[in-house]
Parts: sequence; C-alpha cells; structure tokens
Amino acid sequence: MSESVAQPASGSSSVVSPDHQQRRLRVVRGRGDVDLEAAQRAVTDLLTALGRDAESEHLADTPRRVAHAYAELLAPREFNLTTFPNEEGYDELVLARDIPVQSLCEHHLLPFQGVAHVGYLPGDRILGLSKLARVVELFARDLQVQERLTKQVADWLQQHLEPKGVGVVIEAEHLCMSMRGVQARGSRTVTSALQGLLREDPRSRQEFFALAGVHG
Ligand SMILES: Nc1nc2c(ncn2[C@@H]2O[C@H](COP(=O)(O)OP(=O)(O)OP(=O)(O)O)[C@@H](O)[C@H]2O)c(=O)[nH]1
Ligand SMILES: [Zn+2]
Repeated sequence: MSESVAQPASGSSSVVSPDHQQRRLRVVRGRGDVDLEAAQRAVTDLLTALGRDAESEHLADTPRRVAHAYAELLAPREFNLTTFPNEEGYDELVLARDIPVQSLCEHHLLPFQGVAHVGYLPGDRILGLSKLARVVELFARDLQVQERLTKQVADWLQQHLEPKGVGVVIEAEHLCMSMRGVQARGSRTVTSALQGLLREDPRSRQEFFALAGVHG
C-alpha cells in the first residue's frame, strides 16, 4: 500500500507501487482559498444593495453564515482513491447508480442537483466503490456547468484508474431554470461523457446506458 499527496492544481498525483497490492492515492483538490472576511463584507454589501438593512438583528449574522456556506460548498472533502488488483479478471461493467450530486451553477450561483450514474469497465485494477461518489463530489463542489462536471469526472477516472472504459451520466434540476427565469419546474437536464470502450464499442455503450437507465 502506498499513499501520496495530490498536486493542488490537477487534484491528483501518480502513485507507483507493486501491482498485487492495494493502492491509495490521497486526493486533495486545491483551489484558490475562500477569503472568508472578504466574502462576508461582500455579502453585507449585497444585502445593502438589495435594499435590506444588513445591520438589523435578523440579518446581522447572515454575512458570516453565507460566507461559510459558500466556502463549504466549494471545498470537496479529501479522500483516498483506493484501488485493488483485479485478480479475478472481472471484465464486466461496474456501475454506481443514483449517486447524489449537488453543485452550483456558475452563471447564477444557484444550486443544481440530481443524480449521477458512474460506471467503468475494469482493467488491471478495481476501485473502492465509494470512490465513484467521492470523485463526483471532487468536481461538484465548484462553480460549474453540468457538461464540464460530467466530463471532468469521466476524464479523471480514465486518467487515474486506467480502466478499459468509463461512462458518466448526470441528471439534474437547475434552480436557475426552475425557481426563476423560464420557471421550468421539474425539468431535468441529462448529460453524458464516455471514454475508452464505452465510447468506441457500440455494445458496451448500449449496455452502459441500459444499466444507467438512460436510452443511448
Ligand atoms: N449549458 C449549460 N447552461 C447552463 C447551466 N446552468 C445554467 N445554464 C444556463 O446559462 C444560461 C445563461 O444565460 P443568460 O441569457 O446569460 O442568463 P439569463 O438571462 O439569466 O437567462 P435565463 O435563465 O433564460 O433567464 C441560461 O440559459 C441558463 O439556463 C449548465 O450547467 N449548462
Ligand atoms: Zn444558472
């Protein structure tokens, strides 16, 4: 077993250890730190600009709460990307369905939320199952568009797990589309990103979309 600390910019780093062992890659997503005091001042200004009395008893603590809430929403938790040798040569799809996703739309700073279905065709290694949800969170806790989030999860898994293929589907409702603007309540946006055999081989692709519950 080995462990290494990820490079902040890429959110990961490579690990070298014998192939018959469990491997661990420490994943730390580095981003510009949130300046809590500046964020707090900005929320006070926003409340004032919205015609509210930021000094009132009710709102006095709101800037601090909002600043901390955004800091939390933009900071993925650290985790170990634990992989195991694929000693049995398992070569069918592994798919985690209905992984909860919540992120912030970079256009309106409003949440979008829904589920992700993440699958891969194992190569030499298999992944600790919880890690598929961890990788979704790694990129979801950011200012995002759904297409980029979907592709980042697929690309990252392809790069770090080196499976024969990866597929990611995200279905999400954007509050900027349901609470305001067009007010299309209940409308869900579906995005997908495929890599390797799931992209190239029509049968694998079809099987992935069938297991994910999406018509491909
Ligand atoms: N492609 C994509 N668009 C998104 C996502 N989240 C929000 N948007 C869209 O970003 C667009 C921003 O368009 P603008 O016309 O600049 O913003 P707006 O005037 O608030 O648009 P409306 O929402 O139509 O009122 C809107 O159409 C949003 O629905 C996303 O994850 N992916
Ligand atoms: Zn939006």
